[in-house]
Amino acid sequence: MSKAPEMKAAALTTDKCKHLNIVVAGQGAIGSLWCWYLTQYSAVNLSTVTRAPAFPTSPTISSFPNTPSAPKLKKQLSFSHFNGQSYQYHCLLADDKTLNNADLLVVCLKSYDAAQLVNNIASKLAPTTDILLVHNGMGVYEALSDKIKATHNIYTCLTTHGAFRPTKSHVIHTGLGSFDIGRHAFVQNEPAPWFNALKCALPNAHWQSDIKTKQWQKLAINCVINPLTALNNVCNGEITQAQYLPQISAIAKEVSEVASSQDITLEANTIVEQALAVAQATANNVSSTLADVRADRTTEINAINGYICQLAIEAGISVPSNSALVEQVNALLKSAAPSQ
Ligand SMILES: NC(=O)C1=CN([C@@H]2O[C@H](COP(=O)(O)OP(=O)(O)OC[C@H]3O[C@@H](n4cnc5c(N)ncnc54)[C@H](OP(=O)(O)O)[C@@H]3O)[C@@H](O)[C@H]2O)C=CC1
Ligand SMILES: CC(C)(CO)C(=O)C(=O)O
Repeated sequence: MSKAPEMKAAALTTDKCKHLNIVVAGQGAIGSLWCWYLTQYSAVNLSTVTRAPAFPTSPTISSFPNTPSAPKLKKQLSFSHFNGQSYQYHCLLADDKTLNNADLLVVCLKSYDAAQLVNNIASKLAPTTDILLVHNGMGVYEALSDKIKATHNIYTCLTTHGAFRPTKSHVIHTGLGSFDIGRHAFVQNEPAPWFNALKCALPNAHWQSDIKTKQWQKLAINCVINPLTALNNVCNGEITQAQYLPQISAIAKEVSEVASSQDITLEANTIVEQALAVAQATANNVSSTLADVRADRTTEINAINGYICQLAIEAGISVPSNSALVEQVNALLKSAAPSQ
Protein backbone atom coordinates (compact mmCIF):
# COMPACT_ATOMS: atom_id res chain seq x y z
CA MET A 1 0.00 0.00 0.00
CA SER A 2 1.60 3.31 -1.06
CA LYS A 3 1.03 6.85 0.05
CA ALA A 4 -0.88 8.87 -2.55
CA PRO A 5 1.52 10.84 -4.75
CA GLU A 6 1.66 14.38 -3.31
CA MET A 7 2.95 15.78 -6.57
CA LYS A 8 -0.33 14.98 -8.23
CA ALA A 9 -2.42 17.08 -5.84
CA ALA A 10 0.02 19.95 -6.22
CA ALA A 11 0.07 19.67 -9.99
CA LEU A 12 -3.70 19.62 -10.17
CA THR A 13 -4.14 22.65 -7.93
CA THR A 14 -4.24 25.53 -10.33
CA ASP A 15 -5.78 28.83 -9.38
CA LYS A 16 -7.95 28.59 -12.49
CA CYS A 17 -9.99 25.99 -10.55
CA LYS A 18 -12.48 27.28 -8.00
CA HIS A 19 -12.78 25.64 -4.57
CA LEU A 20 -15.90 23.45 -4.59
CA ASN A 21 -18.11 21.55 -2.15
CA ILE A 22 -18.95 18.21 -3.77
CA VAL A 23 -21.06 15.38 -2.35
CA VAL A 24 -20.80 11.99 -4.06
CA ALA A 25 -23.84 9.76 -3.45
CA GLY A 26 -23.17 6.02 -3.77
CA GLN A 27 -19.95 4.35 -2.74
CA GLY A 28 -20.05 1.53 -5.27
CA ALA A 29 -17.45 1.03 -8.00
CA ILE A 30 -18.00 4.30 -9.89
CA GLY A 31 -18.76 6.41 -6.79
CA SER A 32 -15.53 5.20 -5.17
CA LEU A 33 -13.61 6.05 -8.34
CA TRP A 34 -14.97 9.61 -8.20
CA CYS A 35 -14.12 9.84 -4.50
CA TRP A 36 -10.53 8.70 -4.97
CA TYR A 37 -9.82 11.19 -7.75
CA LEU A 38 -11.61 14.06 -6.00
CA THR A 39 -9.79 13.46 -2.71
CA GLN A 40 -6.49 13.85 -4.59
CA TYR A 41 -7.52 17.33 -5.66
CA SER A 42 -7.15 19.86 -2.89
CA ALA A 43 -9.55 22.44 -4.36
CA VAL A 44 -12.52 20.15 -3.62
CA ASN A 45 -14.21 19.60 -0.24
CA LEU A 46 -15.59 16.10 -0.66
CA SER A 47 -18.11 14.15 1.35
CA THR A 48 -20.22 11.10 0.56
CA VAL A 49 -23.69 9.69 1.03
CA THR A 50 -23.90 5.93 1.53
CA ARG A 51 -26.83 3.61 2.04
CA ALA A 52 -25.51 2.38 5.37
CA PRO A 53 -22.28 3.01 7.29
CA ALA A 54 -21.02 -0.34 6.03
CA PHE A 55 -17.40 0.83 5.72
CA PRO A 56 -15.02 0.64 8.66
CA THR A 57 -14.97 4.02 10.36
CA SER A 58 -12.18 5.29 12.57
CA PRO A 59 -13.02 4.33 16.17
CA THR A 60 -11.63 7.60 17.44
CA ILE A 61 -14.10 9.70 15.51
CA SER A 62 -17.06 7.51 14.71
CA SER A 63 -19.26 8.25 17.69
CA PHE A 64 -19.23 12.04 17.81
CA PRO A 65 -22.59 13.76 17.47
CA ASN A 66 -23.14 15.87 14.36
CA THR A 67 -22.35 19.25 15.85
CA PRO A 68 -20.42 21.91 13.93
CA SER A 69 -17.41 21.57 16.26
CA ALA A 70 -17.32 17.75 16.26
CA PRO A 71 -15.26 15.79 13.74
CA LYS A 72 -17.41 14.15 11.08
CA LEU A 73 -17.65 10.41 10.40
CA LYS A 74 -14.86 9.21 8.17
CA LYS A 75 -14.58 6.09 6.06
CA GLN A 76 -11.26 4.32 5.48
CA LEU A 77 -10.98 3.14 1.89
CA SER A 78 -8.42 1.80 -0.56
CA PHE A 79 -7.92 2.41 -4.24
CA SER A 80 -5.93 0.30 -6.72
CA HIS A 81 -4.74 1.85 -9.95
CA PHE A 82 -4.75 -0.26 -13.11
CA ASN A 83 -0.92 0.04 -13.01
CA GLY A 84 -0.97 -2.12 -9.87
CA GLN A 85 -0.29 0.62 -7.26
CA SER A 86 -2.65 0.75 -4.26
CA TYR A 87 -3.34 3.65 -1.93
CA GLN A 88 -5.34 4.28 1.23
CA TYR A 89 -7.61 7.27 1.54
CA HIS A 90 -10.58 8.39 3.53
CA CYS A 91 -13.88 10.14 2.84
CA LEU A 92 -16.04 12.20 5.15
CA LEU A 93 -19.68 11.20 5.41
CA ALA A 94 -22.03 14.01 4.41
CA ASP A 95 -24.27 15.42 7.11
CA ASP A 96 -27.21 17.82 6.65
CA LYS A 97 -24.87 20.83 6.73
CA THR A 98 -22.53 19.52 4.03
CA LEU A 99 -25.53 18.59 1.88
CA ASN A 100 -26.93 22.08 2.30
CA ASN A 101 -23.58 23.63 1.33
CA ALA A 102 -22.99 21.41 -1.69
CA ASP A 103 -22.25 23.08 -5.02
CA LEU A 104 -22.62 19.73 -6.75
CA LEU A 105 -24.26 16.39 -5.91
CA VAL A 106 -22.79 13.57 -8.01
CA VAL A 107 -25.16 10.58 -8.07
CA CYS A 108 -23.32 7.29 -8.71
CA LEU A 109 -26.11 4.74 -8.17
CA LYS A 110 -27.55 2.09 -10.45
CA SER A 111 -30.27 3.53 -12.70
CA TYR A 112 -33.04 1.79 -10.71
CA ASP A 113 -31.92 3.38 -7.39
CA ALA A 114 -30.77 6.84 -8.47
CA ALA A 115 -34.02 8.82 -8.75
CA GLN A 116 -35.33 7.63 -5.38
CA LEU A 117 -32.12 8.70 -3.64
CA VAL A 118 -32.27 12.17 -5.22
CA ASN A 119 -36.00 12.53 -4.48
CA ASN A 120 -35.30 11.57 -0.85
CA ILE A 121 -32.42 13.95 -0.15
CA ALA A 122 -33.42 16.91 -2.33
CA SER A 123 -35.09 18.73 0.57
CA LYS A 124 -31.66 18.93 2.27
CA LEU A 125 -30.07 20.62 -0.76
CA ALA A 126 -29.95 24.35 -1.41
CA PRO A 127 -31.62 25.41 -4.71
CA THR A 128 -28.14 26.36 -5.96
CA THR A 129 -26.90 22.75 -5.78
CA ASP A 130 -26.41 21.25 -9.22
CA ILE A 131 -27.09 17.53 -9.66
CA LEU A 132 -24.96 15.28 -11.87
CA LEU A 133 -26.40 11.85 -12.73
CA VAL A 134 -23.81 9.15 -13.51
CA HIS A 135 -25.44 5.96 -14.77
CA ASN A 136 -25.98 3.58 -17.66
CA GLY A 137 -29.32 3.51 -19.46
CA MET A 138 -32.01 6.18 -19.35
CA GLY A 139 -35.07 7.24 -17.42
CA VAL A 140 -33.54 8.54 -14.19
CA TYR A 141 -34.10 12.20 -15.10
CA GLU A 142 -37.73 11.47 -15.99
CA ALA A 143 -38.25 9.83 -12.57
CA LEU A 144 -37.06 12.91 -10.65
CA SER A 145 -39.82 14.96 -9.09
CA ASP A 146 -41.04 18.01 -11.03
CA LYS A 147 -39.95 20.20 -8.13
CA ILE A 148 -36.36 18.96 -8.34
CA LYS A 149 -36.29 19.47 -12.11
CA ALA A 150 -37.64 23.00 -11.69
CA THR A 151 -35.28 23.90 -8.83
CA HIS A 152 -31.92 22.38 -9.75
CA ASN A 153 -29.77 22.28 -12.85
CA ILE A 154 -29.50 18.61 -13.81
CA TYR A 155 -26.49 17.24 -15.67
CA THR A 156 -25.63 13.81 -17.04
CA CYS A 157 -22.30 11.98 -17.07
CA LEU A 158 -21.58 9.01 -19.32
CA THR A 159 -18.48 7.04 -18.50
CA THR A 160 -16.38 4.44 -20.25
CA HIS A 161 -14.00 4.05 -17.29
CA GLY A 162 -13.99 0.58 -15.77
CA ALA A 163 -14.26 0.19 -12.00
CA PHE A 164 -14.65 -2.90 -9.83
CA ARG A 165 -15.26 -3.05 -6.10
CA PRO A 166 -14.06 -6.43 -4.76
CA THR A 167 -15.00 -5.42 -1.20
CA LYS A 168 -17.09 -2.58 0.23
CA SER A 169 -13.95 -0.60 1.09
CA HIS A 170 -11.75 -1.31 -1.94
CA VAL A 171 -12.12 -0.11 -5.53
CA ILE A 172 -9.98 -1.05 -8.53
CA HIS A 173 -9.77 1.28 -11.52
CA THR A 174 -9.78 -1.55 -14.06
CA GLY A 175 -9.76 0.44 -17.29
CA LEU A 176 -8.94 3.98 -18.33
CA GLY A 177 -11.85 5.55 -20.20
CA SER A 178 -13.47 8.97 -20.15
CA PHE A 179 -16.23 10.98 -18.51
CA ASP A 180 -18.55 12.83 -20.91
CA ILE A 181 -20.53 15.48 -19.07
CA GLY A 182 -23.28 17.81 -20.27
CA ARG A 183 -26.49 19.58 -19.26
CA HIS A 184 -29.39 17.14 -19.31
CA ALA A 185 -32.15 17.87 -21.82
CA PHE A 186 -30.44 21.03 -23.09
CA VAL A 187 -27.81 21.82 -25.65
CA GLN A 188 -25.34 23.89 -23.60
CA ASN A 189 -22.06 24.90 -25.18
CA GLU A 190 -20.69 26.66 -22.10
CA PRO A 191 -19.36 24.18 -19.49
CA ALA A 192 -21.00 24.27 -16.06
CA PRO A 193 -19.16 26.48 -13.51
CA TRP A 194 -17.74 23.44 -11.65
CA PHE A 195 -16.61 21.61 -14.80
CA ASN A 196 -13.08 23.02 -14.81
CA ALA A 197 -12.47 21.56 -11.34
CA LEU A 198 -13.71 18.15 -12.50
CA LYS A 199 -11.51 18.41 -15.56
CA CYS A 200 -8.53 19.07 -13.29
CA ALA A 201 -9.36 16.22 -10.90
CA LEU A 202 -10.70 13.39 -13.07
CA PRO A 203 -8.94 11.47 -15.83
CA ASN A 204 -10.33 12.39 -19.26
CA ALA A 205 -13.34 14.52 -18.36
CA HIS A 206 -14.90 16.18 -21.43
CA TRP A 207 -17.70 18.71 -21.68
CA GLN A 208 -20.38 17.69 -24.20
CA SER A 209 -22.68 20.43 -25.41
CA ASP A 210 -25.22 17.84 -26.64
CA ILE A 211 -25.12 15.03 -24.10
CA LYS A 212 -28.59 13.77 -25.11
CA THR A 213 -27.40 12.62 -28.53
CA LYS A 214 -24.36 10.94 -26.90
CA GLN A 215 -26.65 9.28 -24.39
CA TRP A 216 -28.83 7.87 -27.17
CA GLN A 217 -25.80 6.60 -29.07
CA LYS A 218 -24.61 4.77 -25.95
CA LEU A 219 -28.14 3.54 -25.20
CA ALA A 220 -28.44 2.05 -28.70
CA ILE A 221 -25.13 0.19 -28.28
CA ASN A 222 -26.19 -1.11 -24.85
CA CYS A 223 -29.57 -2.19 -26.29
CA VAL A 224 -27.68 -4.55 -28.61
CA ILE A 225 -24.73 -5.79 -26.55
CA ASN A 226 -26.17 -6.06 -23.04
CA PRO A 227 -29.18 -8.34 -23.55
CA LEU A 228 -27.52 -10.57 -26.16
CA THR A 229 -24.43 -11.18 -24.02
CA ALA A 230 -26.58 -11.82 -20.94
CA LEU A 231 -28.99 -14.21 -22.65
CA ASN A 232 -26.24 -16.17 -24.39
CA ASN A 233 -23.82 -16.00 -21.43
CA VAL A 234 -20.99 -14.77 -23.68
CA CYS A 235 -18.36 -12.01 -23.66
CA ASN A 236 -19.00 -8.95 -25.82
CA GLY A 237 -16.87 -10.10 -28.78
CA GLU A 238 -18.96 -13.22 -29.34
CA ILE A 239 -21.97 -11.27 -30.61
CA THR A 240 -19.99 -10.15 -33.69
CA GLN A 241 -20.56 -13.70 -35.03
CA ALA A 242 -22.83 -13.79 -38.11
CA GLN A 243 -25.53 -15.81 -36.33
CA TYR A 244 -26.44 -12.77 -34.18
CA LEU A 245 -26.83 -10.35 -37.09
CA PRO A 246 -30.58 -10.84 -37.79
CA GLN A 247 -31.42 -10.22 -34.12
CA ILE A 248 -29.05 -7.23 -33.92
CA SER A 249 -30.65 -5.72 -37.04
CA ALA A 250 -34.15 -6.17 -35.58
CA ILE A 251 -33.16 -4.49 -32.28
CA ALA A 252 -31.46 -1.64 -34.15
CA LYS A 253 -34.46 -1.00 -36.40
CA GLU A 254 -36.79 -0.65 -33.42
CA VAL A 255 -34.34 1.56 -31.47
CA SER A 256 -33.94 3.77 -34.54
CA GLU A 257 -37.73 4.23 -34.88
CA VAL A 258 -38.13 5.07 -31.20
CA ALA A 259 -35.16 7.49 -31.32
CA SER A 260 -36.80 9.21 -34.25
CA SER A 261 -39.98 9.69 -32.19
CA GLN A 262 -37.77 11.66 -29.75
CA ASP A 263 -36.25 13.79 -32.54
CA ILE A 264 -32.99 11.84 -32.39
CA THR A 265 -31.53 10.70 -35.69
CA LEU A 266 -29.96 7.26 -35.32
CA GLU A 267 -29.93 5.17 -38.49
CA ALA A 268 -30.46 1.45 -37.91
CA ASN A 269 -27.38 0.50 -39.92
CA THR A 270 -25.26 2.99 -37.94
CA ILE A 271 -26.48 1.39 -34.70
CA VAL A 272 -25.49 -2.04 -36.03
CA GLU A 273 -22.05 -0.79 -37.12
CA GLN A 274 -21.38 1.01 -33.82
CA ALA A 275 -22.60 -1.87 -31.65
CA LEU A 276 -20.40 -4.34 -33.54
CA ALA A 277 -17.41 -1.98 -33.31
CA VAL A 278 -17.84 -1.59 -29.53
CA ALA A 279 -18.40 -5.34 -29.11
CA GLN A 280 -15.16 -5.94 -31.03
CA ALA A 281 -13.23 -3.27 -29.09
CA THR A 282 -14.44 -4.72 -25.77
CA ALA A 283 -14.34 -8.34 -26.98
CA ASN A 284 -13.14 -9.83 -23.67
CA ASN A 285 -15.48 -7.74 -21.48
CA VAL A 286 -18.29 -9.28 -19.52
CA SER A 287 -21.09 -6.76 -20.10
CA SER A 288 -22.57 -5.14 -17.01
CA THR A 289 -25.86 -6.98 -17.61
CA LEU A 290 -24.18 -10.38 -17.87
CA ALA A 291 -22.10 -9.57 -14.76
CA ASP A 292 -25.32 -8.72 -12.87
CA VAL A 293 -27.05 -11.89 -14.09
CA ARG A 294 -24.08 -14.04 -13.06
CA ALA A 295 -24.17 -12.45 -9.60
CA ASP A 296 -27.99 -12.76 -9.50
CA ARG A 297 -28.22 -8.97 -9.01
CA THR A 298 -30.96 -6.77 -10.43
CA THR A 299 -29.86 -5.68 -13.91
CA GLU A 300 -30.30 -2.28 -15.57
CA ILE A 301 -32.15 -3.84 -18.53
CA ASN A 302 -35.33 -1.89 -17.66
CA ALA A 303 -33.35 1.36 -18.16
CA ILE A 304 -31.84 0.08 -21.43
CA ASN A 305 -34.18 -1.96 -23.69
CA GLY A 306 -36.97 -1.30 -21.17
CA TYR A 307 -36.64 2.44 -21.77
CA ILE A 308 -37.10 1.85 -25.49
CA CYS A 309 -40.26 -0.18 -24.74
CA GLN A 310 -41.63 2.55 -22.47
CA LEU A 311 -41.14 5.28 -25.10
CA ALA A 312 -42.52 2.95 -27.80
CA ILE A 313 -45.80 2.58 -25.90
CA GLU A 314 -46.10 6.37 -25.60
CA ALA A 315 -45.36 6.82 -29.32
CA GLY A 316 -47.49 3.87 -30.51
CA ILE A 317 -44.51 2.01 -32.01
CA SER A 318 -44.28 -1.77 -32.00
CA VAL A 319 -40.99 -3.08 -30.51
CA PRO A 320 -41.38 -6.87 -30.20
CA SER A 321 -37.65 -7.63 -30.20
CA ASN A 322 -36.84 -5.21 -27.40
CA SER A 323 -39.88 -6.28 -25.34
CA ALA A 324 -38.93 -9.94 -25.61
CA LEU A 325 -35.35 -9.19 -24.56
CA VAL A 326 -36.45 -7.29 -21.45
CA GLU A 327 -38.72 -10.14 -20.43
CA GLN A 328 -36.10 -12.80 -21.09
CA VAL A 329 -33.31 -10.98 -19.24
CA ASN A 330 -35.53 -10.29 -16.23
CA ALA A 331 -36.48 -13.98 -16.17
CA LEU A 332 -32.80 -14.99 -15.93
CA LEU A 333 -32.51 -13.90 -12.31
CA LYS A 334 -33.03 -16.73 -9.86
CA SER A 335 -34.99 -14.32 -7.72
CA ALA A 336 -37.42 -13.96 -10.67
CA ALA A 337 -38.10 -17.70 -10.89
CA PRO A 338 -41.67 -18.64 -9.92
CA SER A 339 -41.76 -20.33 -6.51
CA GLN A 340 -42.60 -24.06 -6.56
N1 LIG B 1 -18.57 -0.13 -12.73
C1 LIG B 1 -18.28 0.26 -13.95
O1 LIG B 1 -17.19 -0.04 -14.46
C2 LIG B 1 -19.24 1.11 -14.74
C3 LIG B 1 -20.49 1.46 -14.23
N2 LIG B 1 -21.31 2.29 -14.96
C4 LIG B 1 -22.62 2.68 -14.47
O2 LIG B 1 -22.47 3.49 -13.30
C5 LIG B 1 -23.60 3.29 -12.43
C6 LIG B 1 -23.07 2.88 -11.05
O3 LIG B 1 -22.46 1.62 -11.24
P1 LIG B 1 -21.51 0.92 -10.17
O4 LIG B 1 -20.79 1.93 -9.37
O5 LIG B 1 -20.72 -0.10 -10.91
O6 LIG B 1 -22.60 0.18 -9.27
P2 LIG B 1 -22.42 -0.38 -7.80
O7 LIG B 1 -23.50 -1.37 -7.59
O8 LIG B 1 -21.01 -0.78 -7.57
O9 LIG B 1 -22.69 0.90 -6.90
C7 LIG B 1 -23.95 1.43 -6.65
C8 LIG B 1 -23.90 1.96 -5.24
O10 LIG B 1 -25.10 2.64 -4.95
C9 LIG B 1 -25.36 2.42 -3.58
N3 LIG B 1 -26.73 2.75 -3.23
C10 LIG B 1 -27.89 2.15 -3.63
N4 LIG B 1 -28.95 2.76 -3.07
C11 LIG B 1 -28.45 3.76 -2.29
C12 LIG B 1 -29.03 4.74 -1.45
N5 LIG B 1 -30.34 4.83 -1.31
N6 LIG B 1 -28.22 5.59 -0.79
C13 LIG B 1 -26.89 5.55 -0.94
N7 LIG B 1 -26.26 4.63 -1.72
C14 LIG B 1 -27.04 3.75 -2.38
C15 LIG B 1 -25.04 0.97 -3.38
O11 LIG B 1 -24.91 0.72 -2.00
P3 LIG B 1 -24.47 -0.70 -1.39
O12 LIG B 1 -22.97 -0.70 -1.48
O13 LIG B 1 -24.99 -0.64 -0.01
O14 LIG B 1 -25.09 -1.73 -2.27
C16 LIG B 1 -23.74 0.85 -4.17
O15 LIG B 1 -22.64 1.14 -3.34
C17 LIG B 1 -24.45 2.20 -13.09
O16 LIG B 1 -25.48 2.78 -13.83
C18 LIG B 1 -23.46 1.50 -14.03
O17 LIG B 1 -24.08 0.87 -15.14
C19 LIG B 1 -20.94 2.79 -16.20
C20 LIG B 1 -19.71 2.45 -16.72
C21 LIG B 1 -18.78 1.60 -16.06
C1 LIG C 1 -20.27 -0.85 -23.64
C2 LIG C 1 -20.57 -2.01 -22.70
C3 LIG C 1 -21.42 -3.03 -23.39
C4 LIG C 1 -19.20 -2.57 -22.38
O1 LIG C 1 -19.25 -3.78 -21.71
C5 LIG C 1 -21.28 -1.49 -21.48
O2 LIG C 1 -21.52 -0.32 -21.35
C6 LIG C 1 -21.83 -2.39 -20.43
O3 LIG C 1 -21.31 -3.50 -20.25
O4 LIG C 1 -22.78 -1.96 -19.78
